[in-house]
Amino acid sequence: MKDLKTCRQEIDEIDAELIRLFEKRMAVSRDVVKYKVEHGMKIFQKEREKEVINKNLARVKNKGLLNYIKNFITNNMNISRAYQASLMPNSPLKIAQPRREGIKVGYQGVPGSFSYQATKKYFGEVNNQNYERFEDVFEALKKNEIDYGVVPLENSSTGAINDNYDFITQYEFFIVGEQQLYISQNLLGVKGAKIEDVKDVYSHPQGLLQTSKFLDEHHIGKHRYRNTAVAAKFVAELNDPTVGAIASSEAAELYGLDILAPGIENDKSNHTRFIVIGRELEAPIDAERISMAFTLRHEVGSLFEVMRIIKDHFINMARIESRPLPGNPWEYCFYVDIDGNLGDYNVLAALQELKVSTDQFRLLGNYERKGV
Ligand SMILES: O=C(O)C(=O)C[C@]1(C(=O)O)C=C[C@@H](O)C=C1
Repeated sequence: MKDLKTCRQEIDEIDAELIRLFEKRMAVSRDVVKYKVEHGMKIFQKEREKEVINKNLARVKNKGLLNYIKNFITNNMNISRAYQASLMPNSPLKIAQPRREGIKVGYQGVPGSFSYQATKKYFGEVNNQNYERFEDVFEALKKNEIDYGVVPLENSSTGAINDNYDFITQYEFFIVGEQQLYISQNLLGVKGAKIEDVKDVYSHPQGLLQTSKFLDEHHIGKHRYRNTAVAAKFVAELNDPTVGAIASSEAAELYGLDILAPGIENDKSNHTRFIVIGRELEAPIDAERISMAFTLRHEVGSLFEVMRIIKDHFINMARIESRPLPGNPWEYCFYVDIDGNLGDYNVLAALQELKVSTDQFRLLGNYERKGV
């Protein structure tokens, strides 16, 4: 049996040879970039990669090594693609200036709703327009009826608002801002009513979900309504002491209701993240969060590769969400948030590599986070 020292000497010699060949391979890969830029070719060449893998697997003598060698060749090409991405001339991003003067902002719901509060918190006193459905806000932005829209994207206790994730992709808009809001839910009733009088409440399903403990303890029946503030309006019109609403204190004031029980949410750290959407990419100097969306090839390690790129550029990944791709069963669109600014060198390099390593890549925005 060979001793360890001899084995290690042999490995050192082989590694020296591998490094020499690897450098040679990377030099050719660099030449390929020039060709690709001149001929408008994509870095990732699926068919060529298949060909390289098959050609090399056919050369393997020890069939027990097939999987390892497939891995080795695939990794070589991953590294080669990352190198090519780093050499690509930076495609200049079209970045628009944030606008605050003479603008109109759209939100879903009625005055007093949480989206309305988020709009006011983010923009201050601003010309605003409410819409019935989330999609109406997206449509209004598309038709230039409004300059920005405000929609909820995620609640800290009940999770993502999936429709809005899908709409961002569908309408190809950008995220230009984020406003977090502490969501405090209240039991509202008609003037003079007491908690014991209330037998039924109306609210948005999220409002009912977020106050389920209080409602169950008080044996109050839950009824779904389009929106928390619209529910408050409905209850005020009904003028029945046995019927209440779960909504904000603003809604109570707006529709002349009493707050029968304040702060009845199950989770006292109940926050909602609202996003501000726009037609153009904006990247203010103090933007600290980047959102992106991409699809991946169904290949071993494709999501791992995305995470590796983010980690290798010393970037914190703040969030990942996946949504099914309509019309493509079992295929997904991934939404990833990272910390950083489009002016940071490591961020730009990582984005270049991510574009190459994913299938359909879209930068969704670089924005400031308020209320965090
Ligand atoms: O053949 C090419 O087009 C290359 O860029 C080379 C290479 C490789 O490293 O082998 C790299 C990326 C492509 O996806 C395919 C192959």
